Amino acid sequence: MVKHTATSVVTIERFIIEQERMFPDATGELSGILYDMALVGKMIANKVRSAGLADILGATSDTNVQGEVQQKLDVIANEIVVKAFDHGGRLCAMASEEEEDIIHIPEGFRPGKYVLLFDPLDGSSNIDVNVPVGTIFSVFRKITRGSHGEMEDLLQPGRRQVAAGYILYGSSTMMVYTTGQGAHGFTLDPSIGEFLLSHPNIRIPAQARYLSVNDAYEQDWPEPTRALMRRYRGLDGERKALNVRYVGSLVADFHRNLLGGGVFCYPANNKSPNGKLRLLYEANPLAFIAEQAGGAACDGYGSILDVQPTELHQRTPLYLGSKDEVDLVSEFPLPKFVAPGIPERRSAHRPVAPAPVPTV
Ligand SMILES: O=P(O)(O)OC[C@H]1O[C@](O)(COP(=O)(O)O)[C@@H](O)[C@@H]1O
Repeated sequence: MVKHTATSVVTIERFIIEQERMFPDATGELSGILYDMALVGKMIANKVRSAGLADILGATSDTNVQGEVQQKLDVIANEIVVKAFDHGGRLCAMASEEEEDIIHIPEGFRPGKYVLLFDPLDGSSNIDVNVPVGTIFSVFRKITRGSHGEMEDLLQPGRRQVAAGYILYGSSTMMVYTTGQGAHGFTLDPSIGEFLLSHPNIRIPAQARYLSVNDAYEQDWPEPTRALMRRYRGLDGERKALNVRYVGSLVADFHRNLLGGGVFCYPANNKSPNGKLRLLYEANPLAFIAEQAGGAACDGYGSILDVQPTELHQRTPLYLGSKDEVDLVSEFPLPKFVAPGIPERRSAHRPVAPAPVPTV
C-alpha cells in the first residue's frame, strides 16, 4: 500500500483503488459501495448546507420506527441513500434506521453479494439549530443462499463487518471509513467536489481529554454507572478530570474524541435499560472504526462487536473511544438489566472471529 501523508493530494477514489490492489481476488464490488457512499455524502452535504434556504428544515408529521418525529431531512437523506444503492448490483438488501423493515432490491435490478445498514442522518434533531449531523454506514457480506437478502444477512455480529464509516456534516464535510485496514479520513474540497485524503491511518490518542455524556439521566443511572462517571470526572480523587464535551450528535461527539482522545458514553438507565442508541446503525460501525484506530467500544458487559443481534432496531448501552477509558467500564460492573423481549445482556456476547479479509 502506497504510504501517504496528510499533504499528499489523494482522492478517495484513488485511495480505494490502492486498498483494493492489496486483495488479488478483489471483484471491485466493495470498492463500488465505498465510491457510492462518497457520492451520497456529497449529495446529503449539499442538502444540509442549504437546508435553511430550501425550506427543508423542520419536522414532518410522521414518526419513525424509533418513535421519533421524522425531520424532513431524515426522509430526504434516506431517499438519497436508497436511490444511490438500489440499482448498482452490489447489494442484496439494505436496512435503515428510518425504515421499519428490510429494504429489498427492486425487481429488475441484479442483487449483489453485500448488505448495507445505515443511519441516513444521525443527530437530526439538531439540524434546525445548525449543529453538526452525520450519516453512518455498515457493510456485511451476504451469508445466506439464494440471491435476495434475508434478515439473517443483516443480523450479523459487528465483528463480521467488511466496511464501516460515517460522513460528518460539520465545519467541513468529512468521510471516515475502514475496511479493516486502518481508519482513514477524507475532507470534501467543495471547490472541486472531491473527497481528499486528510487524515491517513487515524490513531485515537490513548491519553483521553474528553468525556461525552448526557448527565441529565444521572438520577436514572445505577450506582456503578454514577461511580464510573465520578471517576471520569476525577471526583473520586483517583485521577485528573476529563473535560466534558457533549454536542448531542453522536457522529460529532465521536469524531472529536477520535481525533482528540476521549470517551463517549450512553449508559443504560432505569427508564431505558438498553440505552438509546441503535446497535446496527450506530454502535457497530463506530465500534469498528474505533477498534481500527486503536480504541475500543463496549456495552458494559463486553465488546460491542461481539454482540449477536436479534432485532433490526435493537438498542444498546454504548461506551466508545480511547481504549483505557472504555476498559475502565469493566471496573464498575453493572447490574443485570433485563428488558422485556431483549435477551439478558450478559449472554448476548460470544467472541466472534473477525470477517475473513474481504475480496474487495
Ligand atoms: O438527547 P440525548 O438523549 O442525549 O440523545 C442524543 C443522541 O441521540 C442521537 O441524536 C440519536 O440520533 P438519531 O438522530 O439518529 O436518532 C445521537 O446522535 C445522540 O448521541
